[in-house]
Amino acid sequence: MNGKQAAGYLAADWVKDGMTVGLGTGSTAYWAIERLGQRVAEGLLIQAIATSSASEELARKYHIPMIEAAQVDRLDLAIDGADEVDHELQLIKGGGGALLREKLVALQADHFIVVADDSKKVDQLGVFKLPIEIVPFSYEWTLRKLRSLYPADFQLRQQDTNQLYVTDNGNYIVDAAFGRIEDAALLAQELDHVTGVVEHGLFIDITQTLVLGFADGHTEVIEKK
Ligand SMILES: O=C[C@H](O)[C@H](O)[C@H](O)COP(=O)(O)O
Repeated sequence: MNGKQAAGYLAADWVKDGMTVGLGTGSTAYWAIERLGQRVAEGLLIQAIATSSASEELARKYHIPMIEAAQVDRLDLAIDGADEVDHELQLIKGGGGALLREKLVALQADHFIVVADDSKKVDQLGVFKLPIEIVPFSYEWTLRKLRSLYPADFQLRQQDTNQLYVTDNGNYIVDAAFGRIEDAALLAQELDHVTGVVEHGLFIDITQTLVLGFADGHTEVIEKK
């Protein structure tokens, strides 16, 4: 068992009968979904909402009962991966392009658990390029605005050499190389106010629990102070 699997499997233990669960996206959330699928096969009664079409497909493969967002007001729990996590459990997410639905789901959950292997733990956020989801209309203006605001390198994410990457919501992603982000909360607030930006991958004060997995299969659980 590697670190991602160990973290994903352990986080699935938080899920109890009757819960509505948010299912994250990526190679670590994958393991949580697989483990939940096993538990559903053993009789666990839950319903779930997925943060991407990929996770929805995976959950359906495991016969996890899926519902639409409109069917519930709150989620009991959401489990998702991260691209970086710092000591205060602030995150960069969106490497897989699912940040908008992931943030919507995380904010609606009573308990948000992040699963990651130990390579994701950092002293300061920003080495991983920050994904920023922008609307396709006038995207060049939004890109120019971002470049005028910050001395970082902003690159439109490509699907392949001829095609821009398009999210599940029909938007584009800009990956921003900030290097080290001195004040992630401030940057998040600023980006919230850039017209054309739909959402960004800074998850500030959302995480309650971090489940870290290590290469030898052991795990560490860190609760938000
Ligand atoms: O958009 C993708 C998500 O934010 C993922 O949770 C994140 O990229 C981490 O993915 P992984 O567990 O594959 O490293």
